[in-house]
Amino acid sequence: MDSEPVNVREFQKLAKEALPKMHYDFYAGGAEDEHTLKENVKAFQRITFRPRILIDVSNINMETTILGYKISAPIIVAPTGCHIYAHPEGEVVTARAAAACNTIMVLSFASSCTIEEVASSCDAVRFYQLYVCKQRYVSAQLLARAESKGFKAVVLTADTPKIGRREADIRNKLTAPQSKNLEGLLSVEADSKGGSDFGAFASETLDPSLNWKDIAWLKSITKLPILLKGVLTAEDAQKAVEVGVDAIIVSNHGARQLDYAPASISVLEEVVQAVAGAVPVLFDGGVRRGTDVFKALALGAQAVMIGRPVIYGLAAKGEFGVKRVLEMLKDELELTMSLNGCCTVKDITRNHVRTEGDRLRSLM
Ligand SMILES: Cc1cc2nc3c(=O)[nH]c(=O)nc-3n(C[C@H](O)[C@H](O)[C@H](O)COP(=O)(O)O)c2cc1C
Ligand SMILES: CCCCCCC(=O)C(=O)O
Repeated sequence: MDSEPVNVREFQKLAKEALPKMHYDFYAGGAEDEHTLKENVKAFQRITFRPRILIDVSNINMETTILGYKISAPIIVAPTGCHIYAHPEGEVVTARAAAACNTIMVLSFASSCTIEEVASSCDAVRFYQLYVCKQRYVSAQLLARAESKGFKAVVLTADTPKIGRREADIRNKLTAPQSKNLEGLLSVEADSKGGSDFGAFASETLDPSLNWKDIAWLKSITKLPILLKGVLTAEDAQKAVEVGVDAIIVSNHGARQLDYAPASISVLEEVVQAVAGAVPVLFDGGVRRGTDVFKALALGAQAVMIGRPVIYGLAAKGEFGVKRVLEMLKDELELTMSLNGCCTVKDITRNHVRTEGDRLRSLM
């Protein structure tokens, strides 16, 4: 592409040009038929607005708070692994960009840089994403390191008892990345059995016995607030509130786990209604436009998390690229708020959007 990208999607093309196929496929790919991957984006496109007019929108304020931490807009960086494939300095660069945009970065358990490197790279608010390993002491030690380095919350990813079947990675024979965080704790050598070493390593590492009772275990090893990531049903949302998590993240893991899971945006409202304000609900999956951010907020999310676009920005243009991705989404959100007649994120309501469900109900 000759010209500068004018929207977030155009960073994907640049990333594809910049990266070896194996690494681009790892970032871009989803599970199996990639039905959910496509739906995550398409489901947003089926939601339209109910804009209000003649409202003074000369001052727009997008600021919000997440678990008490003020950020410039309800757009934060999702946990994604292996940033070193996208940039030689990895997550340290992403963290600096998030800090420059005055937002939160969630550092992945599968990060290329160490917890300590990311902690010392910037003074932004950081959350730590945790996978629970069969060797529980490994997870406990990494979480203790994150807590001691000032990470403010733990994001427990609960949709990954086993790794999803990502066929591009299998075809490409993707190898497990070296993890400096795991040095001395866990070997990344794994028997690929003809599949990707990455998949084999993940399957050998992740604890499939993780269950609701383990929230008590997690609480026993940390004082940090717990965000539960991967909730897609009202039933699980209610259970999450019952076991005392501090926030819920509606997510299908960027469609990399269970194919034919619903598009995240299609179940957000169900979860929000089940939670009934007991805890904040965050959202991720398929957010590519400021209009998508607005739609998620209108359906009850407190903030959205951005996965692939951040990596594409990193791969295409380093720290500047990540900043541009976050700024573009912010700029588009600001315009969407103006054109819908909303001056603050609190002004965004359910009445500002019309979903597929609304349309079907109106026909009955
Ligand atoms: C390359 C890649 C790596 C990911 N790694 C993790 C991870 O380590 N932990 C996790 O909880 N989620 C992980 N995710 C899922 C993201 O946190 C997030 O749910 C998803 O990317 C959101 O969808 P989006 O990419 O459409 O924005 C990963 C996603 C991608 C694309
Ligand atoms: C134990 C390591 C698992 C890494 C999974 C990374 C991930 O969530 C993703 O690729 O998606």
